[in-house]
Amino acid sequence: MATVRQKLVLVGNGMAGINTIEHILKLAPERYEITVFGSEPHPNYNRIMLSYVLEGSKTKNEIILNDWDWYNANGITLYTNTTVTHIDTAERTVHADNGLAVAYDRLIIATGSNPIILPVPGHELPGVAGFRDLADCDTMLETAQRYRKAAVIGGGLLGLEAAKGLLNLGMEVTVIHLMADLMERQLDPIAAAMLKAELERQGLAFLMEKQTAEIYGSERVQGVRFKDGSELDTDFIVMAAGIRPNIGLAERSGIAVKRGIIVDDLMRTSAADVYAVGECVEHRNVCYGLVAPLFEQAAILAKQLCGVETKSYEGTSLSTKLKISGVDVFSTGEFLDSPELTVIRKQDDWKKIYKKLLLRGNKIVGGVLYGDVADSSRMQQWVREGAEMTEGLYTEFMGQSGETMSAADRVAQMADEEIVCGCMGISKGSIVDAIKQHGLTSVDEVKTCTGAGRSCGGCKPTVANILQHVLGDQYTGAGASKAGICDCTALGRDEVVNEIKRLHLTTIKEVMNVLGWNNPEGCSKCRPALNYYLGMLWPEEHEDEKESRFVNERMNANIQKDGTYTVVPRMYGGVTTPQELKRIAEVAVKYDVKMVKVTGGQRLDLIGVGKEDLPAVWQDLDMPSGYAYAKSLRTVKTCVGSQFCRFGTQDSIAMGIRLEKTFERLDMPAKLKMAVNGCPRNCAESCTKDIGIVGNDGGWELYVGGNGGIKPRIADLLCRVKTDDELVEIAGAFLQHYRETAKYLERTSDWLERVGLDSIKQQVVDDLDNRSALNGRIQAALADVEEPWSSAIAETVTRKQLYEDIKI
Ligand SMILES: Cc1cc2nc3c(=O)[nH]c(=O)nc-3n(C[C@H](O)[C@H](O)[C@H](O)COP(=O)(O)OP(=O)(O)OC[C@H]3O[C@@H](n4cnc5c(N)ncnc54)[C@H](O)[C@@H]3O)c2cc1C
Ligand SMILES: NC(=O)c1ccc[n+]([C@@H]2O[C@H](COP(=O)([O-])OP(=O)(O)OC[C@H]3O[C@@H](n4cnc5c(N)ncnc54)[C@H](OP(=O)(O)O)[C@@H]3O)[C@@H](O)[C@H]2O)c1
Ligand code: SF4
Ligand code: FES
Repeated sequence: MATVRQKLVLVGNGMAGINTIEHILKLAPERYEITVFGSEPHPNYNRIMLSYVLEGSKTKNEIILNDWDWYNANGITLYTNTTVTHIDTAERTVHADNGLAVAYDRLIIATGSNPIILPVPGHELPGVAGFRDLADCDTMLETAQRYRKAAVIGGGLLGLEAAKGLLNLGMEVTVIHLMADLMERQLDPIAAAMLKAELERQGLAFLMEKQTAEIYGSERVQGVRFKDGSELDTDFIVMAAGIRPNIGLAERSGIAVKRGIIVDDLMRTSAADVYAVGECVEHRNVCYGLVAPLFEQAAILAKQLCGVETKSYEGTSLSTKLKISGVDVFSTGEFLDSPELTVIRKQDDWKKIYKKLLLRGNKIVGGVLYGDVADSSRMQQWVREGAEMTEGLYTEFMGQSGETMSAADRVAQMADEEIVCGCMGISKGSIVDAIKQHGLTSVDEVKTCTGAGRSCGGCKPTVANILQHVLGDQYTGAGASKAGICDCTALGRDEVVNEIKRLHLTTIKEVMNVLGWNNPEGCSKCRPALNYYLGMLWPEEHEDEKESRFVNERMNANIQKDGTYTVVPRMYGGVTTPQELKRIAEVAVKYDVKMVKVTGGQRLDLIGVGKEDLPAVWQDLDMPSGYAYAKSLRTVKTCVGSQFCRFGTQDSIAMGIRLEKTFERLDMPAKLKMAVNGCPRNCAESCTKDIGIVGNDGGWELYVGGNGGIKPRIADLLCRVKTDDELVEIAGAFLQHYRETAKYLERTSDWLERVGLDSIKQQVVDDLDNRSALNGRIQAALADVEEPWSSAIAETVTRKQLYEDIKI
């Protein structure tokens, strides 16, 4: 006979409540009939990631933790948009705002917190918002489209993340803070000042030590007036001045509360069979506002509800990381100097690195890191264990350890019990065991299996380093080859590109900082690769970092073994004119070039030009760059075609010129060559080109992935098309798909072998929506390219620095 399930009701469909249910489903899936109430209209989502939704690096769908199917699959009855208004603890029933009444045997209250809205005059005006849920996020996204100026009240974690998000959305943002230092609850004045300077550099403005007296405006917010009489004009205000546990329901229902709902060490409230978990609780006089303690509470509560023996909850020592790209700040335990504490400090204002440890007696009780947070998990561990300072630990912290030790060495040295994922409380040992036991090979697999990385995502670089440490050469990073990235990181190409997208990283420095590069300067392998990936992902925003390009690309010419350069002007489709030829000849004579050579791609190459002459040569030639030095479209070779050839069925010259003019100047993962032939006799040798085109009676054939280099490869037929426009459209989609998915320096021939011709066909030929989206993206990127020779001529500083070796 089937046992009758007990009724478990959860009020609050948020992170702590649902985490408790997830544990229960693992421990005793048959034990409860579960009902969940949530005021919001969504299934359970990752509130932490709201900061990323705001800054645009995550969509709303991407932050859903458990979708509607999850509730169905686990037999959970979910009432969204439904607020529980009263708990009848005598009748053991909850009552909701829509009249629904549901009985319980056990009840969990997980109602979270509410943002503190300062009760100053004007706080109810339209244009004042909190930042707590998806609805707030929508308000902020809409506001940014219509208004220009924003003010954020509160310079804590939430305020700074909100401010950076609004800045990314194009608003002018001022952070108003009550105190003299930002994040004064987590940072000491030195770290706070470094943080402020970096955020100012990123574009935020600050008003410190300002107390809001009034918000003014007639129809909606127009500005803020401060106690000192000064004012700030603004169109929008976000209140991020702290949170207050959401205790109204418990209080109304006669359950004991102070600041939060009072719970004991087993998360029991004052009412029988009623438990509370998350931000709404007060445990040993402490209310928490970060997920790590809430998940710890959830695990203990779940065990207790499933009759599994559990330790009691004794409180959590907190540590924090700010989720703003390009800013690495970490703080754990105590963080302010005081006479009874011993301070160990290291400050480097040039590299912008700050490290501090605090000792009470000889015991480590807290610390702060800025700029390099590689030591964060060790520091957290020392504080959690109350470790005694020793000569060894001192050298580890102050010596070369954190900065110069490779990532692999660092994870190798981590103790098994050291916590890697602070949010979910997962140690290095459990990740290593999971990798070995379940044969895990990627960060995502580790996340699914252990939960590490599921919350803020900040531990992913360390998880990748552990995978590298355990698997050695077998670790390739997200299933894709690591080529294109180097020993500076254990992350693979796909992981790096995904994180750049997810976190909206826009500079090489940011990528290295945020993704925990073990060499903070990077190397000659990763810098050009990152410069390419950033430019490919953010064509409008990314500022090309010339110093990260290979020398030929930096100089816009190919260096030769004698130190001189070659100059190859653009000749679209290999066609030139007598006037151009005359100019080329005159330049060759004037600058005494060593040789004029016809290249394999039908261009003219002036070999042996001195570095200092390059700008003048380009100026005299008055022709665009032929990009013979670049990871970009080099040449489109053409045959004579139907304009003149007896056999020609298609105008290969016109098509070659059109393709070259359409796709020139765009950065590619590697050099790229094309050819166009007027008939299958193939005089321009399409079969060894990245894109080779062959005319036939009914239209064109498009071949891809050919190569005539060290590893020759004959191109594959991608498709046949009837019109010129369709040919250009498919070529564009192909190029963009290659740009987005290839590893840096991977030629189309290798890329095609890796991803497969069928998959490429599907993406760029068959799926018409995708084809058009790819074309949209390549057009957007093409709109941003510029002619490099004329830019170099026009920019006096570049010209002097690069070509005349004059320091400016
Ligand atoms: C933008 C942002 C960024 C953050 N970033 C981080 C971070 O990087 N790291 C970190 O550790 N923490 C972060 N936090 C804090 C973290 O999100 C919270 O600590 C966590 O979500 C709290 O979980 P909870 O379940 O207690 O509350 P919540 O997740 O708020 O869930 C409570 C739910 O209960 C619902 N509810 C309330 N009353 C009722 C009722 N009477 N009936 C029905 N439903 C009700 C609410 O609508 C809400 O959906 C961030 C918070 C925000 C807002
Ligand atoms: N990365 C993360 O971990 C992260 C990110 C976002 C949110 N969160 C969590 O979400 C919760 C809410 O964050 P929060 O930043 O709002 O809380 P918070 O950490 O309490 O910070 C609020 C800040 O606003 C200041 N403030 C208060 N009144 C003000 C006023 N009138 N004018 C100007 N400033 C004022 C506070 O100063 P006083 O100290 O003087 O009160 C405090 O520094 C917290 O629990 C936080 O931990 C975490
Ligand atoms: S490929 Fe055909 S059209 Fe082109 S030159 Fe050769 S024979 Fe003529
Ligand atoms: S540290 Fe936040 S998810 Fe791991």
